[in-house]
Amino acid sequence: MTSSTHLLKGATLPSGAVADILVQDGRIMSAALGTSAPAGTTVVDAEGLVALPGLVDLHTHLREPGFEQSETVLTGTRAAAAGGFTAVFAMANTQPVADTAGVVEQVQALGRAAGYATVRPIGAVTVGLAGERLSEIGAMAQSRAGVRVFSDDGKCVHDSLLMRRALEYVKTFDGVIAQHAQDPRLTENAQMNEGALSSELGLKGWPAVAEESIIARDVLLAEHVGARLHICHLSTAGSVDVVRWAKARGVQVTAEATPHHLLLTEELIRSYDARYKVNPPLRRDEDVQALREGVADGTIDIIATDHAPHPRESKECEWDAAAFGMVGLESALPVVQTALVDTGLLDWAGVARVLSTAPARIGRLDDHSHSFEDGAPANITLVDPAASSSFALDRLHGRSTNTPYEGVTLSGSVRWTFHHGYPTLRDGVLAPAGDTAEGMR
Ligand SMILES: NC(=O)N[C@@H](CC(=O)O)C(=O)O
Ligand SMILES: [Zn+2]
Ligand SMILES: [Zn+2]
Repeated sequence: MTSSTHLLKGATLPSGAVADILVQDGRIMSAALGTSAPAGTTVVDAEGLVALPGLVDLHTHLREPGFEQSETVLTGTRAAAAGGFTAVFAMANTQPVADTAGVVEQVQALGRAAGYATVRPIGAVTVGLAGERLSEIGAMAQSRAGVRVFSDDGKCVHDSLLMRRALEYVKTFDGVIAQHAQDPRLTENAQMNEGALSSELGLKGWPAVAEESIIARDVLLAEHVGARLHICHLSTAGSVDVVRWAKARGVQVTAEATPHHLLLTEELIRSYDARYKVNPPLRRDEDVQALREGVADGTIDIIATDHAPHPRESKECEWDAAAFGMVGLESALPVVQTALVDTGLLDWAGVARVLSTAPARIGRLDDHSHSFEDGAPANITLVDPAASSSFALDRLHGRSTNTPYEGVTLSGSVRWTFHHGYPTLRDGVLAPAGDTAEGMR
């Protein structure tokens, strides 16, 4: 391992200013033009590259413990580093479920041992994600993992009283409930967005109101309790409207959209290719447009990948039998550039906000830092915005390959990722395993 000194020469900061960024001992020593480098410094030619604060994913499925054939903490954080992420929040739907201090501490320790990114476990809201009893929220919050985000993701916390109690509980330590908003009764056996196309294809529909009605209920509960609420993967125009309304009322609600809901529509399902099967489902073009506008006007605070690895056999089967989910860590930045930057809806300062500073703030990732100020922890992602290529499977570094983007032309390419000063990705090449652990803190 070596946390040697790096000089990122001529990088463009999110503000548009050009800087030479000196990274030493895990920190940013200077980000001014004309910074001189001490002897032994590795100089990175960053001319034409955009320097972003290290990307933070508030919604990643790492699958360990229990589903290691799909992903492990090591393989998932390698995918994260390749995608420019320096921190990921690991969802709780593992086996066993992350509903105790023991499991969240285990996941965090696996992240430390792997060394590719900071891993912050998310705790389950209810025992076993069963939606019946609250899990040991306090013990997880007070554990070494210091959990601040709680979610039954994959399942909706449907019981209103449990949701109220969960909000009351996390309020006591400034935590947040991240809701997978999906009325289970309105979506029984649902397979795709409900509408003309689901009738045409003969697949059971998933109505927009199943998502919107839960969001409406939960923003009112959050207002009543005075607690923080986060809505996972918004997928409909109506959901954006409800969140916009709630924010105007002053409700402490934050919202996320995934890259795939910002680029893809249900039309892809005409192929019956289960790579396009995801929860919530791909929606209509009007929904994609509304989500993009929601990101542009700040109604949607963050973009999170919902990286959901599944083994080949769970995807290469009939639509009805296939698993829901897509991998997303390596494609996130290119999709965001393609859908939002190239279309003029977001500038790079906006990208830094939705993919780094805002998710870090929502998850209370206090030690991560996302500024280019002297002395800040050196979590930095260097992007080549001029790159454009057909997305190929060799860009994936996790254990599963269920991406919807194979063969799709996307712009932007992550070249370097620095995690606390340690280069986990070097000009597009991942640092060797085993090298990383000591390099990180
Ligand atoms: N998004 C998905 O389609 N699947 C997720 C669960 C979830 O995020 O709801 C998974 O764990 O596979
Ligand atoms: Zn979900
Ligand atoms: Zn998820």
